[in-house]
Amino acid sequence: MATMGSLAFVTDHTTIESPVLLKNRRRLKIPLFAYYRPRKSLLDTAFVCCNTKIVGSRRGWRVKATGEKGSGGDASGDTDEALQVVIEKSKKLLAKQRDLLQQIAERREIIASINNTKINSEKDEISSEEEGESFLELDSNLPNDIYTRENPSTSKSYDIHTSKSGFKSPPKTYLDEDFKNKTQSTNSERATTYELPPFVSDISTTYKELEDTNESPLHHVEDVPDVPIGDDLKSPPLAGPNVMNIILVAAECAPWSKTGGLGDVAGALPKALAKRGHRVMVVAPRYGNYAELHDTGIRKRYMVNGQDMEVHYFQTYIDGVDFVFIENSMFQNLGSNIYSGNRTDILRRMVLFCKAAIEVPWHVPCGGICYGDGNLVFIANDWHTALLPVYLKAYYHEHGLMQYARSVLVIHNIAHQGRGPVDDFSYTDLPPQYLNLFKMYDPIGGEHFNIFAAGLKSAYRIITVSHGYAWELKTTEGGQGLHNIINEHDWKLTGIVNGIDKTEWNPESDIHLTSDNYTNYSLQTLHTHKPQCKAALQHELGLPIRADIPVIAFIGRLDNQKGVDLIGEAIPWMMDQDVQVVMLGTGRPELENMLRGMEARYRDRVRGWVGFSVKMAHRITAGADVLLMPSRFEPCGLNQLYAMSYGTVPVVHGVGGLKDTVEPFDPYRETGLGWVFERAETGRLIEAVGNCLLTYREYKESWVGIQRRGMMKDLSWENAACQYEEVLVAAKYQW
Ligand SMILES: Nc1ncnc2c1ncn2[C@@H]1O[C@H](COP(=O)(O)OP(=O)(O)O[C@H]2O[C@H](CO)[C@@H](O)[C@H](O)[C@H]2O)[C@@H](O)[C@H]1O
Repeated sequence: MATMGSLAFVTDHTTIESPVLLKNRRRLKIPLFAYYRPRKSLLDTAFVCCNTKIVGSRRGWRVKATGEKGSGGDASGDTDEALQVVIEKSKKLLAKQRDLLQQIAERREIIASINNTKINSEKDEISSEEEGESFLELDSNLPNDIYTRENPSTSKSYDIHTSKSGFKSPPKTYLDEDFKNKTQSTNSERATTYELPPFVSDISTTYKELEDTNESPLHHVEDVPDVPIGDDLKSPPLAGPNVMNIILVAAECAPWSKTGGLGDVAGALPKALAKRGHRVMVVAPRYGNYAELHDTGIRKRYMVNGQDMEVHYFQTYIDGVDFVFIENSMFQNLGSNIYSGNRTDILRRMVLFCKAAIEVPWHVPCGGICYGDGNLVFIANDWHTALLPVYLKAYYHEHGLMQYARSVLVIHNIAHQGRGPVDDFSYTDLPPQYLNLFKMYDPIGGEHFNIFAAGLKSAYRIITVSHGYAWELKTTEGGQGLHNIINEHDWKLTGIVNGIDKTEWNPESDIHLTSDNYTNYSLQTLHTHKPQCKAALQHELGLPIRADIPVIAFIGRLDNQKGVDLIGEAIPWMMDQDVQVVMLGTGRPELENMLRGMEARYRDRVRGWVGFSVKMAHRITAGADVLLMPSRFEPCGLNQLYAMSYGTVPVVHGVGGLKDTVEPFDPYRETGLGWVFERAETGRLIEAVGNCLLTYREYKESWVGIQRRGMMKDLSWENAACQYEEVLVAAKYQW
């Protein structure tokens, strides 16, 4: 084996010594490099440093050629040259190694200082409790290396490298103006004697209430006497140094509450963010008695329109995400109709929800430790939670509180804006100078109050759920009255296409396909098992069981947005095409009646299921051949993504996220994922469905190609989560 080829076999003569590393390795009985796992390439380089001795000294590292040969080595004339190359590589390696050691040292220092603070903090707690005052705030310098935890409801042990020392107990005060210029670790020292603003909840009560329930918010934390660096330190997070605390706040969250795509996103995106190493929480209202939750015992009171209201916080931990639910009688008993009630009912609910959600990182210990506000980004969603960015600024930042917390607002649908008469402003309990944020004028509504407008202006960043929709939002038609604001804030707008939750929506493991003759399927079994699902669907819906007849489906809210009326107009034409049509949806009464009418008229070929059934949505997606989405606008659209991953071919109006995600089928190049028509008109829909049916019937190979490409497309949340992270980081560093 010649020269550099010999690199493959020598590790025997490589010694990497660092006094710190070796000492710790011996003490903790861990192998070299287990402290922090560098990338594989780095390790490879480390172990191929043949004939090289790397020696750590007080002054640093040295690389020394030993001149020894590895077993089987070959002393050719190239040795010097090879040695030089190796030395250069070793130098690079050592530089990286030094960085790692530096990180270890820093981490140790942090943890040591936390342990010290813990002692001081406990002393402070005792003294402030004596004065009848306590204040919970997470030290913003707490490390974020909480890579793994167990569900607090099932276990009380946590693999975290921090302790309850993260809490400080300054008096009921808020921080002075100088705050911005100081490091967060000095915040408590700099606390002054100002009174808390009246709208901020009485933080001092948290401990007392927990004492009443004999429960400490820290009861899950095991004391960590020694710094647990070593084997139990997991691989570094994908997010690297960007790891942060993220709290997604939404009016609905699947599987507990869902009326549409917002619920899906709130249930899935956080899991993908958590996988990247962030500490992630979802906060949603508790509309029902959800089985998985436990009562944290935390109670808080907030004023809403002059009424004092108490909220209870419930919590669970699933798939790496903390889910916190806020309970109040206003949320309870809404059943599945979570947006029911009149305008001011909903407004009052959302005011309370946003007020209670924003303080969750202060009050609700998840896994024993509150998130704190030091390294925190809130993700608010749609108008329901668009008050959160406003409150964050008005209630907290302006009073020196939560100075490092940021908010990002996601637009899932601009059509719903939280509009009302200007007098509605009084419900927000904001100082009068904030009215201008909400005041809007348009030719239809005249002067009015608009929550989405205020949220867009106040958020540090704005995300919407596709690139196409990001563009449309800036147009008069797409922005639905908010286009000027969106244009003004264009610099903070990013389009990120939604993903799909592969644990929920995966034909290989879909739990709704395991009974009633449905079956799971994959690319390999597409040709046999998907037809079985089709037959099961036809059977379940009482339609003739025919393999050769195309089943065309629609699933969604029955709303003007979704273009369901276009399907209604196209139905007579479709009935001449020998197809079966299956529609599932709820919404506008006239459209629900349209579904019922179509079924009554074409009983042997049409099913119009009026209702909300997650199980049927899955089964239809699996059993149908074609999915129609003639939406007039569609910010992203999830059903076409689900359809493609189930080998069901979408026919969509080329708008917003539909245009971004469904590449039109090109019969010449055999590329594309479905059919895309240019205008939301019945004629265009008919033309696209006609071409689709022709391919289905006459060009079977092309059809299977479309199905397979859809199933193979990476539609997972991982990619989107990575893009979210970039936006969250941008928000975090924005003042
Ligand atoms: N009757 C029914 N029974 C069972 N399930 C039903 C149902 N009606 C709808 N669903 C389900 O609700 C979800 C709807 O998601 P969409 O993204 O298509 O629409 P929606 O307009 O609600 O969401 C908004 O937010 C999402 C998320 O960002 C954007 O994708 C979208 O463009 C935007 O309009 C899907 O999971 C669908 O299966």
